[in-house]
Amino acid sequence: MVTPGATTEVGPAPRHPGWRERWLALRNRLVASPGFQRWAAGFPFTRRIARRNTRALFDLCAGFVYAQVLFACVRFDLFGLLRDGPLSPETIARRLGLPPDRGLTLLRAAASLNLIRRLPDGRFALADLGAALIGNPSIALMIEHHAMLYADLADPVALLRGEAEPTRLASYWPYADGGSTAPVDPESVAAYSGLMAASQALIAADVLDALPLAGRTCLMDVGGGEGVFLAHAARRHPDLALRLLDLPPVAERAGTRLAAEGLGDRVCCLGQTFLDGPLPPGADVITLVRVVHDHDDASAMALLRAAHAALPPGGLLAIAEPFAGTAGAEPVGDAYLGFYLLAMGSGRPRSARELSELLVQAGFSGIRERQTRRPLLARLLTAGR
Ligand SMILES: CC(C)=CCC/C(C)=C/CC/C(C)=C/C=C/C(C)=C/C=C/C=C(C)/C=C/C=C(C)/C=C/C=C(C)/C=C/CC(C)(C)O
Ligand SMILES: C[S@@+](CC[C@H](N)C(=O)[O-])C[C@H]1O[C@@H](n2cnc3c(N)ncnc32)[C@H](O)[C@@H]1O
Repeated sequence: MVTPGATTEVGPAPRHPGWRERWLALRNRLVASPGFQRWAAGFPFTRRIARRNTRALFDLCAGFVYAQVLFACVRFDLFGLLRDGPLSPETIARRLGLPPDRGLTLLRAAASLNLIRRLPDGRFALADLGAALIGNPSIALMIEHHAMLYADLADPVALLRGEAEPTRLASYWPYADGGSTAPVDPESVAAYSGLMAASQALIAADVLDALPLAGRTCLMDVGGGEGVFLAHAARRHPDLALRLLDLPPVAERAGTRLAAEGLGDRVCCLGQTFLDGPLPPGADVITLVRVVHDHDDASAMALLRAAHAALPPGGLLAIAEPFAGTAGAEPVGDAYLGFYLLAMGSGRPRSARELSELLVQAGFSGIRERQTRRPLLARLLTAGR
């Protein structure tokens, strides 16, 4: 249960003001000292912590290299190649069109990152992470998409100072706040909507597992993209009326996709913006899946207020997206999504508490977090009208 406004992120005041700060300063001086670092790396009781910290810092330094190894594996379709079973390094290098020594460099790097593994006979096979990628082709699309993000992050200081514009991501997501007000052109819509439609496979089932829809009659998915989330909902809830609302060119693509899936009669697609004017009434559930984090507070609030006005008393609003401050996945919301949205030029990742506060301000009550299977990918808050 998330109780808006009832908790604070700052812990209780220390019992001895000043004592904690003095201890932290001493600790930081010690940890910063190369002599202490060397001693701690050898002393039996601190050795493990010292090695763990050395490794953690090294991984942060090398993160881009690891990501590029993954990118090369995806570009070469290495995991697809190993799908049917292990292969020798020579065969793999030949199939990838690489000289044997460079092929081996890639294979060793991928094995060190647990994407593939080397068998005792010298052949290489898929490991858990490589196999998981095969089962989720949209992750490979995201990895390819990251080329754009990393180009925007080439000078993160300039990006933070607002001196790096225009960014590639701002043009890729033309609806971003501060972006063009011209109608979104069909070509850019096709690019981002396709990426979203593919990656919806990672979250739709998790969100629907957690979303209480019993007794509801009509669900409207606002910012519903090409309708993949609604297609999942349609199959699970045969009696639920379904509506999708998105910008006109996206709603049109949704109509075409849903018709091709035989769901043309189940889902009504509405092409309009959710930022100017009211949302159509009639739905007793509104879902916002990966929508609120795209928008700055003023636009997010306008959207939540519009959802509140469109719902009947007793209606339910659901927000599903990655949150800031997710336990065990803090860098996903705060570092990855934070910098992604910074490059996009719009929105921010919000914690459950920040979203709850926005929901209360917009007039909602009974705010609850519903547990999802993989909170790293999407968490779910519901709120009552
Ligand atoms: C006995 C056996 C067989 C095994 C025992 C061991 C065991 C249990 C192994 C587990 C194997 C397993 C099931 C692994 C599963 C792994 C999975 C499902 C991994 C999933 C990974 C998902 C990833 C990496 C997702 C990445 C998503 C990204 C990068 C999303 C980016 C989203 C963006 C950019 C969205 C943009 C939209 C905007 C603009 C923010 O609104
Ligand atoms: C990140 S995508 C998420 C799409 C889909 N809900 C999903 O999770 O796959 C955000 C969606 O919001 C839509 N959107 C953005 N601004 C909008 C606006 N002002 N009015 C209507 N839809 C908008 C975009 O066109 C896009 O389809």
